[in-house]
Amino acid sequence: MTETTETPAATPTIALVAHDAKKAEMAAFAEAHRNELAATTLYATGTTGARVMERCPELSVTRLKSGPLGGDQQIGAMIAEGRIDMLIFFVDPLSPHPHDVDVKALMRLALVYDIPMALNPATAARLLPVAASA
Ligand SMILES: O=C(CO)COP(=O)(O)O
Repeated sequence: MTETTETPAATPTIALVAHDAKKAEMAAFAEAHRNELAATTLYATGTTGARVMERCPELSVTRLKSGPLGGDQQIGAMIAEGRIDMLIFFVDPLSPHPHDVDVKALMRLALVYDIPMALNPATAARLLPVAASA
């Protein structure tokens, strides 16, 4: 088995993901924390990234595939490769998701690799300042 570990990026790398019912909260969170986020390297699942950049055009976000089409797995793979320092994933606990197995796999890898993982805005607001200044 080959294990890949990248040299840490100069700035912290954060992955943004939000279920559909939480995308407005993610866009609002990005706007409220735009200065901290601007000091990081940002990746996001496809639609989440589009919504964040719509609200905050000054933020540069690398968009991966949409979550149901593999975006969650792409972020999980990046976590396994040591390329993500923090996961902000605004989860909708009230709706079923067809790609729930991918969602679980993503969270599982965040746990396996012990990276900070914020699943709601209250946690993200507390963790982001720490992650952004690391
Ligand atoms: O489905 C998602 C998380 O599981 C998010 O994907 P999108 O940002 O592409 O909607």
